[in-house]
Amino acid sequence: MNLTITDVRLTPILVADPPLLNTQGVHQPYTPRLIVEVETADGVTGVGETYGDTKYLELARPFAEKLHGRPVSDLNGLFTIADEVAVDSSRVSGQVDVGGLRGVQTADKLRLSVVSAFEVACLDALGKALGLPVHTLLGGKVRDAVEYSAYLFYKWADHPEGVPAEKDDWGAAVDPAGVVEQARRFKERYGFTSFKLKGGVFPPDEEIAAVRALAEAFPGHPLRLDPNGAWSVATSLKVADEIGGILEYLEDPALGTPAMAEVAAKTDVPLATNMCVTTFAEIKEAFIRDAVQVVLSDHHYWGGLRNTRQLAEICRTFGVGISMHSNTHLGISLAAMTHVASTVPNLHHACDSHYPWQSEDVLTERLTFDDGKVTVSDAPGLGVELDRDKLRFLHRRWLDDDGALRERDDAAAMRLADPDWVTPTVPRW
Ligand SMILES: O=C([O-])C(=O)C[C@H](O)[C@@H](O)C(=O)[O-]
Ligand SMILES: [Mg+2]
Repeated sequence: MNLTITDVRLTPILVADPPLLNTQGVHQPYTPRLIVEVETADGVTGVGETYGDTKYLELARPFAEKLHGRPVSDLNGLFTIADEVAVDSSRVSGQVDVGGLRGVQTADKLRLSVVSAFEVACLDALGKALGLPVHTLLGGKVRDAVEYSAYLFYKWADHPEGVPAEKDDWGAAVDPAGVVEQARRFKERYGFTSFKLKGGVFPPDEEIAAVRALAEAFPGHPLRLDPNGAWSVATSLKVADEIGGILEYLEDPALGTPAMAEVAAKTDVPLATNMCVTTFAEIKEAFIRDAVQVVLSDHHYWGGLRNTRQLAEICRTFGVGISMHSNTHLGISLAAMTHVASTVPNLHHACDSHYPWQSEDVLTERLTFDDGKVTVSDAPGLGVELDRDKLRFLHRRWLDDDGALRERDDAAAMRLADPDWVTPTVPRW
């Protein structure tokens, strides 16, 4: 068996995305992703997926070149290569990533977001070469299916008039009745039994009303609300006071560890985050201050599936819960998320996934949710197959774009409907 990497292919694509609202704006009609393929001397191909904005492509290209001639099994070596890839300082703000809603933007995090796609691709290829599923390479699954939650969004029926877009069949959801209707469809179509509402869009009282409506319509179902740090400490406490009793957890009500710690000190409602604990360096302060009770992992920016396991172990050691965050992603990432989630013993919350919002994919067969769960594949590697025609089609869309959609920019998309829109300052309420 020859595990040497002889070819690496990077394919940026644009995938259709519905007009989902968040505190920074609205999703663009098409969003960039990067599909990574590594091929071994024996002709085995592994696939991975990550963010596709230019700042990631800039790092992925030199990274790919350095992979040639190395074995797919050298997973630790991926981090050494990452350290050798220079990050343009203009890409590093230290601020919350605009549009990404996933915490601070540092050089290391950019590198890890690229490493993750290569790590998944190498694990996929290694698994295929050895005839073993990825979860076995990670130490073995402890469950046969992974539970996901319905990711509810306030949304418009359509993207702004005149903007080229694919039509979706979800309709609008801009009030409690619309949110409940959306949740009903999620349950009907996929069997989800827990619901997360993306908040920070409307004044807190309106979002409180939507959560109350969900609790009434779906008694006993775990509920979460995530305003992406849009609230002050006082507002967070008011919301916790009013609906804490019906929430599984409140996600990033206020921005940053100090504010989260202040909220946590005055409420019993568990706080979850994918914004203040997004790197290993941020763990210590947050845990010492008891600022968060659940960390939402994300293999894309934590640097892959093995780092995700490491994060889960640290959380277990400190008695902090773990679950999973999601940005827009396709089936390769859902497969990767499912493999790693199947190996984490202390996973006690349903994971987030944007997948139901994606009508397009690059796989020959879409992954399915049954009773809100994805069955863990025991096929070699990730257990998914790339559809080259679909990949080519979505890549063509990326090639044909004039550059306007190659960077995710939720505020720019919002300005097409509301020319005066500026990303709100935080706290917004
Ligand atoms: O905090 C979160 O869960 C997210 O940021 C998930 C996504 O980024 C979501 O908010 C989005 O895409 O609008
Ligand atoms: Mg969140």
